[in-house]
Amino acid sequence: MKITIFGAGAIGGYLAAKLAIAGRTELSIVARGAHLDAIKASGLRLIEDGKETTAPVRAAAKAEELGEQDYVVLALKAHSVAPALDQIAPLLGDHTAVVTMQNGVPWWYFHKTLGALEGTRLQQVDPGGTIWDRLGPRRVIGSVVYPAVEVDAPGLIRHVEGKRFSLGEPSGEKSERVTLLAGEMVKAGLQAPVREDIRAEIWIKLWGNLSFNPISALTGSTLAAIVADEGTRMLARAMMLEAQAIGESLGVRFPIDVDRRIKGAGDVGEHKTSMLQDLERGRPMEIDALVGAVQELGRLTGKPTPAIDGVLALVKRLAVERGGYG
Ligand SMILES: NC(=O)C1=CN([C@@H]2O[C@H](COP(=O)(O)OP(=O)(O)OC[C@H]3O[C@@H](n4cnc5c(N)ncnc54)[C@H](OP(=O)(O)O)[C@@H]3O)[C@@H](O)[C@H]2O)C=CC1
Ligand SMILES: CC(C)(CO)C(=O)C(=O)O
Repeated sequence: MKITIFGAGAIGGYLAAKLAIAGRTELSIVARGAHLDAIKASGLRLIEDGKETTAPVRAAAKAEELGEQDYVVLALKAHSVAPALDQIAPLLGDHTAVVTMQNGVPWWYFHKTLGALEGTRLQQVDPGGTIWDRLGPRRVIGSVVYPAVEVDAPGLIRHVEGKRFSLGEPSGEKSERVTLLAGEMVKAGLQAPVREDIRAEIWIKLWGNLSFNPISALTGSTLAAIVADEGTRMLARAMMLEAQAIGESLGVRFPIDVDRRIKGAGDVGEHKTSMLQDLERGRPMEIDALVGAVQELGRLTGKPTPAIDGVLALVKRLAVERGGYG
């Protein structure tokens, strides 16, 4: 099985290291810059459970070096996918599946929904519909990524916690391609449940990301602090209820209520969201995929989003001022 992980940063690097150490697949990565140089020189290093391991991965600067794959895992930030389309193309044959590992609303959301919005291209995550047109949603295996991982230095990945990558076909089918991939991930020591309704799980993760992430970037607060403060907790709750109304109008069933989701986020503790971490490191924030796309879904479904609109306007302004608008 030929797998290439395109964008082997924190999440892609972790998955690549686990699959490479298991040694059962023909595993490659496409990376760039000092990270690529370090991996080529010394292998991909992973710190997990206090132990460092070096994973033997084939690392390339250009996809042409690797050719057509059975699976391409896109482990880029959401705003990095469209600019990378030309570089991804050489990896794609007729049969190649593409696994999308971005947080937020996925660009393929309206593929195989069979609803009134079937085929809609979401401009916030896929401006002009170019990802849809060039990658093609028929290739897609969706995912929800739970591990917390960081890149500590070029070539060095540090796993913090979590091993679950939920997978699912947009159609909900338990296809051979998703089952085979999940099997390899499990043999590599990960959890890879195959979901019949991956969108419902996307919404549960998104619920936290669309509210806590921008509030944390705006305030510099951890998850625990946002939940402890009544004002920010109620703002997050208002955003989440707006999002729930949108999701439900699209047929999504939320298996837990908003207060349980808020409690879950608070229980994570003194953790800085990825958006706050990106802001502090001067990196582009995933505003469009995590927040802007939910506002767009609100417009498409005719659901009001006053709290989301306000927070989105503020965090975009912050990003423009800091030069970090992805
Ligand atoms: N990290 C985490 O704990 C979690 C992340 N996620 C989600 O996973 C996704 C990936 O995040 P994360 O792994 O943290 O991001 P990272 O920035 O760590 O990794 C992305 C990698 O892709 C590289 N890249 C970008 N464009 C290209 C290109 N054209 N060619 C080659 N390499 C490229 C980046 O390189 P460069 O650094 O040079 O830009 C970087 O190494 C995001 O949507 C995030 O929200 C979800 C759950 C947890
Ligand atoms: C920590 C958490 C769950 C915040 O919602 C997250 O996914 C992120 O930081 O992006």
